[in-house]
Amino acid sequence: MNRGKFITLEGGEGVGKSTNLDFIRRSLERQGMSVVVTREPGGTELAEKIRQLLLDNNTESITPTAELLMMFAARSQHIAHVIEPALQQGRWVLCDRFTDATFAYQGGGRGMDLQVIEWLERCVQGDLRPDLTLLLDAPVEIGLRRVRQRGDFDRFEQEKSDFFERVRQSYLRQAQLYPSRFEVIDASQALDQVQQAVAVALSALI
Ligand SMILES: Nc1ncnc2c1ncn2[C@@H]1O[C@H](COP(=O)(O)OP(=O)(O)OP(=O)(O)O)[C@@H](O)[C@H]1O
Ligand SMILES: Cc1cn([C@H]2C[C@H](O)[C@@H](COP(=O)(O)O)O2)c(=O)[nH]c1=O
Repeated sequence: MNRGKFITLEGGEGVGKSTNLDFIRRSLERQGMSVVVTREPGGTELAEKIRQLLLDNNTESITPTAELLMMFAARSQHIAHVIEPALQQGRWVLCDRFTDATFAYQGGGRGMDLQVIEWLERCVQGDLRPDLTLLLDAPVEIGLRRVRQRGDFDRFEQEKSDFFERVRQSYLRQAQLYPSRFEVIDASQALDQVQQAVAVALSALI
């Protein structure tokens, strides 16, 4: 049994990750892949509980260190119970955010030490890295405008624009560091153009 492929979808708030997730799943299934769609933080019962704690904006203030460790605690559960078993069964895993989000949000956004994040990445993931990361990139104000039309904001969405600007620049830095697995897609385009670019990126992996 060939090992499945691990695809992650990344980007700031409102860039269109959820919208494109379903498009990607359908494209892969049309080509005969068995696909597991999942998300971070989350993806298992316990990790979804951690997600609720992280996104709740009516909780006590969460320190950046606690936030970072909660992301990796959820990730450890997710890898052990969902991602790794699926890949071993030859299934393709399509994940809405993964560790690049930690470099972007906790590293860039919160200013946590990148070497500490790298250490946690090695500790929690071993050699596991995505085969392909689609980074949907758009100016911060475009994504925030889309999200804010939705109404209520979670604990991250209520951050200020300069936080999201740092997140965006950190994502772009990750893409420069790992060009062989990243595809940066201009998410400010119309949806059909975004999806054409996504399809081209997927065809290279298939
Ligand atoms: N290319 C696009 N052009 C215009 N609107 C779009 C585009 N892509 C997505 N949208 C719209 O923007 C809104 C946010 O999209 P979506 O929920 O997919 O983003 P997201 O990245 O998953 O958001 P979040 O950061 O909350 O996870 C939705 O209303 C969606 O229909
Ligand atoms: C994996 C991961 C996520 N986050 C943040 C980014 C988002 O604001 C929320 C998740 O909600 P969404 O529906 O996916 O937009 O969590 C983070 O800060 N660090 C991470 O590692």
